[in-house]
Amino acid sequence: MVNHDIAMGIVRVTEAAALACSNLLGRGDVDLIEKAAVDGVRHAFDLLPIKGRVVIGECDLDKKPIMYIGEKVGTWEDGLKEYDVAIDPLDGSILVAKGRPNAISAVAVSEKGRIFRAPQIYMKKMAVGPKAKGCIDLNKSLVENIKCVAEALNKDVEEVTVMIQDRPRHKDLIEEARSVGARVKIFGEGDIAAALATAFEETGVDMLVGIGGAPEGVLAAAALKCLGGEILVRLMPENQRQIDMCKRAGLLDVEKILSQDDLITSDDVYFSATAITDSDLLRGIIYKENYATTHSVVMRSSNGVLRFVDAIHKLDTSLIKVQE
Ligand SMILES: O=P(O)(O)OC[C@H]1O[C@](O)(COP(=O)(O)O)[C@@H](O)[C@@H]1O
Repeated sequence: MVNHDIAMGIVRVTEAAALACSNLLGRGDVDLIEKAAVDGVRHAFDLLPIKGRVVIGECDLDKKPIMYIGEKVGTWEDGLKEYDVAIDPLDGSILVAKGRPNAISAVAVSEKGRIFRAPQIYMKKMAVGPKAKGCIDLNKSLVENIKCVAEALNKDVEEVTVMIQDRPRHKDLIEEARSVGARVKIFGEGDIAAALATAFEETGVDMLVGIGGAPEGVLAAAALKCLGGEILVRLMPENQRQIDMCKRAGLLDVEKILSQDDLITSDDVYFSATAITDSDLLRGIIYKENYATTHSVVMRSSNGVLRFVDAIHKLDTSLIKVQE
């Protein structure tokens, strides 16, 4: 398979996940919605000629066998190259259950052994777009970081927009950002979409800060690596079991600050995201008569190509199975 086909192949994967679960928009059943997204992903991966292995997925095999870590995806024909696959079929399942904005499906693919196998624990994150790369520091306060980002972007501090997830654990961060007069966008779920937005000036988003899922952090790292942005993270194990999980993933110093280059150690990574509901960067799925229009972004770090892909899917002939 030629490499540009991987980019188009993974767009089909995120489109399939997004379409499969958006049909259940607002139905309130998170489990059913997640299952639909996973089914969509699996169906599309069955057509992708790679030897893929899930390294970031829904869970470990022993918990719930859906898109489990270690699962083989792709056609696995002889002669194909092996790849690591990081996948979040649906980032923001509650959002889809409630019909709210910011839900996306995201996939990253890189060479075998090059994607950090992040355990399902929390991670402290700070992300910025290309112009502010190099000026953030997880050891500094948020106020100091906002000031540096403002300088890098040639903005006043009051013009910097910071995305922070609406969680009690972020109360101090929100107060800090407000104390210097920065604009704060508080979002409910979906920090991959929030991280992605920092790399596109037209979104008006400059920074993402907070504590979120480690797997989502790895997917955001893949996107920001392609886009020339930066994400700094520190894993936040809460007990010995979680410390051991980090060590098993190869992170011996769990306090270490990691960047997109530690989370994705190859210079060749692909990333695709398809919006289910509207986000800062991408419009959600639009249904009209017997058609659905999806909006995606797909990119590859090594060739620096980014594509926005709008696709119209005729629903009764689509390969995508839509959950009833
Ligand atoms: O909901 P928590 O436990 O605060 O975790 C934060 C994480 O949850 C999300 O908002 C949504 O993740 P799910 O779709 O897996 O529920 C992520 O984007 C974020 O990293």
